Amino acid sequence: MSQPPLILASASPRRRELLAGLGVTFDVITAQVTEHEDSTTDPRVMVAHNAALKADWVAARHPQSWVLGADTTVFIDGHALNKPADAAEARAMLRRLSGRSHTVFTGIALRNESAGVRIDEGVASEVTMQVLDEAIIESYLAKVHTLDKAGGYGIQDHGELIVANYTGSLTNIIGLPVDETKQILTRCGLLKS
Ligand SMILES: Cc1cn([C@H]2C[C@H](O)[C@@H](COP(=O)(O)OP(=O)(O)OP(=O)(O)O)O2)c(=O)[nH]c1=O
Repeated sequence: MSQPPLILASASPRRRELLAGLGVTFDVITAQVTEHEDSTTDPRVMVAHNAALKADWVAARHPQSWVLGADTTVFIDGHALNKPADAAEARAMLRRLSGRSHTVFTGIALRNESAGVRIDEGVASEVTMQVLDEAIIESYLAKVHTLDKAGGYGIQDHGELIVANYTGSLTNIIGLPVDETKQILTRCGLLKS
């Protein structure tokens, strides 16, 4: 049996599910890279850079394959909130997000080394949080594993407890904007339109 031509360069189970939902077959290879996490860098630049790092790492080892990388971050007050290091940092992030709006950026990078294809795109969504008092924050953190999620929350995991509303792509917030990804894969002949 021949290998699927597409590789998802991500350890994220959410990205795997979202990509599978498009009906494309793919392998998963996690890129071993150090993400750029400077909280003051322009978030669009940062997610694009990190998505490209992940895709390039895998593409260099699989030059015949199509490789998709992605990176998601939460941006508020001129600062990026990446994955919290521990529960204290997750708590601090939720306090900062409380009662306010923030932007979630996801960068996606598609590569095919042998065909010389490099496609980079960034998508933004807005999320407004409910006012989060300490009791809500504690009960949310007790229910949801947040250390693997940018901003210390997952809109898909009991989001009703903390999110007031959002605009833009929901799947972009969860880690892979499916409409934009579908367009790119279709353009490259990896999906039928
Ligand atoms: C804001 C938000 C982020 N996230 C997740 C998406 C990403 O998996 C994660 C941000 O971390 P990333 O560094 O983008 O991705 P990752 O470490 O999970 O996987 P990899 O680097 O191997 O691709 O936060 C949610 O699941 N829900 C949310 O509401």
